[in-house]
Amino acid sequence: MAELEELLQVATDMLDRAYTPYSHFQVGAAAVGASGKVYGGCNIENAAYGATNCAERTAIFSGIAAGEKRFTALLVTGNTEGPIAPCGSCRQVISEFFDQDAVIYLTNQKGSLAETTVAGLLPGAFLELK
Ligand SMILES: O=c1ccn([C@H]2C[C@H](O)[C@@H](CO)O2)c(=O)[nH]1
Ligand SMILES: [Zn+2]
Repeated sequence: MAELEELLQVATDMLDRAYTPYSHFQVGAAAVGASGKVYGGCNIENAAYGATNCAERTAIFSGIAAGEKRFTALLVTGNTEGPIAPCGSCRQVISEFFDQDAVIYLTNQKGSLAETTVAGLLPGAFLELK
């Protein structure tokens, strides 16, 4: 539970850092590295929309750049009605760096919480190295 509250705080703090001049839809994420360190991420948009980086991938890539190899948990939040749902690209990237049974918390800013796993997000993921 302590982990959940800390991750929600980190991800919520990230909402203000989101760069969203196109969608005005802010997303925050917090990924726990195998070292135990927590990495925050926000979505970062681009005039070429396809170059946008989602909050989940920003958090994971920040951890990788800091030296993490694997992650144990991820929380995502946004101003959605219900728990936010990661896009397909993020589901694939999450599958690459988390164990299949790692916990994923999908939340919003109104207290919604859905708990799932990596396998729950993307059953049958393509993983060339596994
Ligand atoms: O789980 C999600 C869903 C969407 N977005 C971003 C991408 C884009 O900047 C904006 C609208 O899709 O929200 C995320 O960062 N994570
Ligand atoms: Zn995404």
